[in-house]
Amino acid sequence: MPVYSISHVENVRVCVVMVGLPARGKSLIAQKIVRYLSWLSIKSKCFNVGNYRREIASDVVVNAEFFDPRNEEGLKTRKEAVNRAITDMMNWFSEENGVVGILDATNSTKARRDRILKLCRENSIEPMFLESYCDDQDLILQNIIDVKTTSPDYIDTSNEFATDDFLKRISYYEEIYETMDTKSDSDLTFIKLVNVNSQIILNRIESYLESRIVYYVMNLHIKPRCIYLSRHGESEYNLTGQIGGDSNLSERGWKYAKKLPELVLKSLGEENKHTNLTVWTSTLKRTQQTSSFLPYKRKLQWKALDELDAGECDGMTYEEIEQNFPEDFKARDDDKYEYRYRGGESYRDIVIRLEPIIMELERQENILIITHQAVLRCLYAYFMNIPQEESPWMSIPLHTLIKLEPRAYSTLVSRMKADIPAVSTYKEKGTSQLGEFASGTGISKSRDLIRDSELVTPK
Ligand SMILES: Nc1ncnc2c1ncn2[C@@H]1O[C@H](COP(=O)(O)OP(=O)(O)OP(=O)(O)O)[C@@H](O)[C@H]1O
Repeated sequence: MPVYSISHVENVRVCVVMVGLPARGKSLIAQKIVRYLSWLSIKSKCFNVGNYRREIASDVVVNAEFFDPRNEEGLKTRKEAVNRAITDMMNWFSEENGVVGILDATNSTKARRDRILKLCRENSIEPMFLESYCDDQDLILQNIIDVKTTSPDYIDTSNEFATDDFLKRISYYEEIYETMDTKSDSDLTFIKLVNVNSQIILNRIESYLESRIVYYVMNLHIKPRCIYLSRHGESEYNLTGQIGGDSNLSERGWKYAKKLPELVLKSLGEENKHTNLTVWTSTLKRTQQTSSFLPYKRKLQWKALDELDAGECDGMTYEEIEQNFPEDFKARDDDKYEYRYRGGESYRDIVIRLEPIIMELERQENILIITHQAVLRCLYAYFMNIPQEESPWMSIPLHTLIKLEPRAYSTLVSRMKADIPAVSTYKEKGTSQLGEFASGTGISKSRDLIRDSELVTPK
């Protein structure tokens, strides 16, 4: 039976038109929406007009004067950049069956927005405007320091020059900027974020897909934080090579549980050692046992964090599955993301049940999640934008703490190994044997994804 995701339920295509002055987080929001929707299998793409402009005018020195509305040469180049971005986006909708296209530009005048509106309507694409309005001067300055001073526009300049020049660029845009409001734009679908999310104005949000985007965007915040991920300690089932079940930790698993508080403290570092983490576990014994020595008061159990349900294969080893259900064994290797165990789940099923977890993670600050291999792969795939065909094959070793630090356009990853031996539960494609080198093929690219992150050695 086909498994449907939102994009198949409705035959809707949405163009999200970003609106806002420079340094208001438009690109960050646009990229996050694309990552979130792609993780949910909704085909999405961002078209950043700044990148087109840099391509067209690669030999032009771009300083604030380039953005003066009276600079005809600058205007011409910027117009061409917008035109190219819009053309590529429209082609992507029609030729590649795109579902959500995001036009990432300032789109600061009503006339510009009307033009895009018309084009969308002519092509049966729903236009949805997403404005980030911000008049908090401290935040704007901080944004400039955080991301604009390192922009490709300011490669050979000092931070002071870049900051002053960018402020001047903003002032040119301010001369022509027309914000959106519920009176003059009453017939448009739009969401307006005021000073991040201290106020949110919604107008004519109609389709399900639009409301999903709105709900996601409403939950975003930009406070610095870190997210820790760990598998449970080695379990008794891990020792026997059985999957699923609700077994206890092995002796080595308990050692990891006892060492985990120390690992977390080391990873937080001296200056953040008093950071209060909230611990999330699944409802299964092995994750709760792993969390039992952590000194944090808030510990929550989530059913959604339970391991992939292997249905009729629960409690079997991979060898037993290969013997008893050879066709299923092969089908799973052929398409691990989509394969659903008899009476159990697929990776896609996990992603669907993890969606509320992702939403809550976006809302929260510092969290430590102790869960299971398949669930961790899906969570990691969301933060690191790992494609579906690779994520189920990632190696996530036992007794290793992973730290994620979301940044403006990326997520920093570091790993800390506990130095407590554990079996490998990794199964390579085409074999029922467990272990990193089971098939003798060496380390595959997808398997390497987490290994590539920085390894921090506990001192
Ligand atoms: N809703 C928001 N309001 C204000 N700032 C935000 C918001 N969301 C994210 N930010 C911050 O904005 C910065 C990222 O700026 P970004 O490059 O995305 O801005 P932009 O509006 O796309 O700028 P430009 O028009 O120059 O491309 C980050 O420092 C981020 O923390």
